[in-house]
Amino acid sequence: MGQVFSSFWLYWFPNKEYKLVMVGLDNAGKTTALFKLHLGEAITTQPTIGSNVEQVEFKNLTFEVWDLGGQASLRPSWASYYKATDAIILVLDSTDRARVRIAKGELQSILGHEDLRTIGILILANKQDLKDAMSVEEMSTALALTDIRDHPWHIQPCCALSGEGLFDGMEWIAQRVNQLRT
Ligand SMILES: Nc1nc2c(ncn2[C@@H]2O[C@H](COP(=O)(O)OP(=O)(O)OP(=O)(O)O)[C@@H](O)[C@H]2O)c(=O)[nH]1
Ligand SMILES: [Mg+2]
Repeated sequence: MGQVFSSFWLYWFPNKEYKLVMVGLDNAGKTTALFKLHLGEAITTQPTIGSNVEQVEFKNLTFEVWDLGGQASLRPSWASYYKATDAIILVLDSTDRARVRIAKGELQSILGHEDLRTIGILILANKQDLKDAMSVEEMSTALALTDIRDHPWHIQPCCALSGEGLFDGMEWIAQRVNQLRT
């Protein structure tokens, strides 16, 4: 009986792959986070030129996760990945006080992009293992997160090298995706 039900379920609701796009300034830790989620391991990275894409399975959900290069010359191309995106992951180096304003500007562009209307935004406050990391409260203030009205958002402290906090962030995305399905 269970098998009949699951065949019926799969027929009507084939396993959808949800698209996530990971952006953020260069050196934020996007590629490290992607491979930690995909392989469970921290890899040695090089600055990304273009993009990486990998599948991530989480809680019976399948995600296609795009990791885009964050260097200044590559940022204008981020928008070409936005169509049909289910959520954005904005990765920040929590020690990068000098560029938090630039990161805020990129966040404003994301919030204003027409392909991302109402899309949820997960902000990963990465590199929390480093002692000069900004707290989540400092980063929320610097990015004016509480002024965001038209997008669900969540800020998650994490360390992409150890993986700490990454799956908590995925949990928020999984909840969003499940809410949209029901
Ligand atoms: N201490 C610490 N270092 C990290 C963490 N995450 C990433 N790094 C390091 O930060 C550097 C940059 O990481 P990447 O993952 O390549 O950064 P990226 O955001 O993909 O950079 P681009 O591809 O240039 O946009 C690497 O030396 C990583 O090992 C973290 O949580 N803690
Ligand atoms: Mg990279």
